[in-house]
Amino acid sequence: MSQSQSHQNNFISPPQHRPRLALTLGDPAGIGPEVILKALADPQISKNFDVTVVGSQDLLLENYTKVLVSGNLVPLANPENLSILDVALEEQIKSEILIGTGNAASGAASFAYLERAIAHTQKGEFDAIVTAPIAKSAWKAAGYDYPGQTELLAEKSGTDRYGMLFVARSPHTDWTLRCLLATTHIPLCQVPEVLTPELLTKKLDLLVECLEKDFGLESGKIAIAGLNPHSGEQGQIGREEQEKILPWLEQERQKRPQWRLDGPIPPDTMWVDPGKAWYSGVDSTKAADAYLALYHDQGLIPVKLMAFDRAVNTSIGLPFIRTSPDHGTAFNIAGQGIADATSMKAAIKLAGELARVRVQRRGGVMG
Ligand SMILES: NC(=O)C1=CN([C@@H]2O[C@H](COP(=O)(O)OP(=O)(O)OC[C@H]3O[C@@H](n4cnc5c(N)ncnc54)[C@H](O)[C@@H]3O)[C@@H](O)[C@H]2O)C=CC1
Ligand SMILES: NCC(=O)COP(=O)(O)O
Repeated sequence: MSQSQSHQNNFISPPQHRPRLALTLGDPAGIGPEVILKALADPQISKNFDVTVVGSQDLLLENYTKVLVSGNLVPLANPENLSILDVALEEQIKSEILIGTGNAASGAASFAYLERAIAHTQKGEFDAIVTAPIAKSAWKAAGYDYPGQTELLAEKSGTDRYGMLFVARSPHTDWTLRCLLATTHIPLCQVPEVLTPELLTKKLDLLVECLEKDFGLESGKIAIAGLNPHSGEQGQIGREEQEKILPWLEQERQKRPQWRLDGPIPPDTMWVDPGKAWYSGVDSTKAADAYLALYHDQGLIPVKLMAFDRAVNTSIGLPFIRTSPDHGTAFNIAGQGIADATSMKAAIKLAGELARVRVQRRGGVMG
């Protein structure tokens, strides 16, 4: 059977199909293709999920060959055996793609893959999108000015209500870390201004909806970070906590009594309890069900310290499921056979689990 035939067959799904996942190749010059080939060699993934790679078949093959001869010791899926939705690219663009270097051509390619995956998902052909990493700078060089993939996904979905949630299950204790970023890809100096009570409410609403619907929690604890050192030390080191966050939190507590909202927690110590829950399980009841970080690095430094190899970037609020590994394109190691695919595997598994939960909530069953 040809690749395109095998892809088309995915669309005639039996009533109880396995989760159908569109897996975008990401930037073809980065480690996306390699972590995809490593993840799809895992029988737990090939058995449980119906995965279609959305990208360029020949670029995937080129990456496969390069990784094979690199001395890589980890099993790799052979692209010949995968279902691939081959996205046509101009020859000129293809010829300029160089593994290890992000540029306008690799940005144009990764943008086209994501657009294509979204279009097919919106037609109902996939239950979820899993994206390999792209480089925002390569998108910009190609003429696409987006802060990241999340914003393109939101724009194509016609929504401005979405959030970036990181989810990771501890390999030491099985505890689940969830961290939503209130703001994402903006300069640090803009954070205090962007962080309005309206924005915080939008993000908290999304987080609670997601905990209830996707993770089955009806109540629990959410920890909300302060912005300034020591949460402002009662206004002595910044006034955002006193003037904005505390009054906002008071209102939110009235609105949702089933959720305990702790905050604003001094940002340095907020991560002590989740750290213990992650590594040892000691006092894990003190850890929250989810954390709301006010800016990118406030959340992602601790998340990546604990879970760089396995955290999953999950877009919440979209009409479909989207997950992604937490790492980037890692051009510095692309094609060398040393990229770790654990986070990609976790992203695929979480997308599949979330798809099953959504079908169950509608009274259905997924295989
Ligand atoms: N989901 C996405 O599309 C994401 C994209 N990015 C983009 O990636 C590009 C590079 O970003 P960086 O900040 O350098 O982060 P990065 O995650 O690509 O790399 C940081 C360091 O971690 C290493 N690394 C990353 N993933 C690895 C893996 N799976 N196995 C082994 N080592 C790994 C890299 O070699 C590098 O030393 C940027 O353009 C950024 O915008 C960054 C994060 C997420
Ligand atoms: N730091 C997270 C990140 O860069 C992912 O962005 P996106 O491309 O998923 O929007």
